Amino acid sequence: MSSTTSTSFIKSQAYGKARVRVVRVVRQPDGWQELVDYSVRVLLSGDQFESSYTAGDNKLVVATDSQKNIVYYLAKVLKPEQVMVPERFAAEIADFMVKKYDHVTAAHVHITTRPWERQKFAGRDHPHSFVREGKETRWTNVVATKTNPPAATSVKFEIVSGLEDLQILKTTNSSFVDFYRDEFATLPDMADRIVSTNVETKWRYIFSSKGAVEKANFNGVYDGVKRNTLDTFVNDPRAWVHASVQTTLYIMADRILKEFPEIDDVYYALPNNHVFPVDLSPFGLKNLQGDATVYNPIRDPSGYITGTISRKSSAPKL
Ligand SMILES: O=c1[nH]c(=O)c2[nH]c(=O)[nH]c2[nH]1
Repeated sequence: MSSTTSTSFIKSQAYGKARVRVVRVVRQPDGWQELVDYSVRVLLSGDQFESSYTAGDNKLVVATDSQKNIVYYLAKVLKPEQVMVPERFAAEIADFMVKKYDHVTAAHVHITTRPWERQKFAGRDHPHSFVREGKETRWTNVVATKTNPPAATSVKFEIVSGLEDLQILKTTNSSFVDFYRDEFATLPDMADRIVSTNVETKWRYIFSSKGAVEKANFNGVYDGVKRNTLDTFVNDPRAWVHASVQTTLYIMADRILKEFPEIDDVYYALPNNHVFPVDLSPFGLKNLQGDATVYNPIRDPSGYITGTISRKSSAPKL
């Protein structure tokens, strides 16, 4: 039911706390320590919050401050394996919210994590010191929804995980030829070129219960998505033969869907960060096509190639 005034009604609403910064450390008795560094956003939704928007009624409003406190409380009381994987922690927070509050019908938890790499000295992993490399950002978004509200006996979880800003470049084995030619086509065929992108990708799972979430190998899928992305870009000959960012995108996603049956679909956005050879012919120097060694990386504009690739039959429900 939607609250109405004479002209308006609430189409959707969700509220909560964003950018809750949490670092959780796990300390082993032998001195080995692990750490995760998260930024968490929690949003709650349910029809009974409508009067807080339309009638100034706060009676059922769980303060965003309380939501922030719950994030820290759970970071402390949960077991390491429930916190140290972002999807698991997000699912725990979302599950807690829908079970604790009858009037919450769905909880949306988004976690962004920037990985700290363990430092190495003389080839040995240091037990408790870390360095932040210029790595990609990992994130997840978990929506826990009661299937029979207000009872929390049955809760389904839709999890979309992703990575962004994985910057990659190769100096050969990419081409772009035989494209549509008309009066606007000024780009020459490029039989060999530098190709450079900042990979953004996300993939989707659906779980019918929290037990299924607990069995999933989120870190394994994350590592596999990254491995297939890099390996396709560098090593998959199909990405050189058909040689466009579009083809590379499709092969990346297709490989991921083949390897991970638990994923329903994969989205990529691959900016084509152009790095063009400089025309040095005014100076009597050959620097185009096969002679190119000096390039101008163009900041703006970039190409921007996107696609969502889905499996023909949907993934087995978990
Ligand atoms: O891989 C590419 N795909 C395109 O669609 C395109 N368009 C363009 O100018 N360069 C490229 N490269």
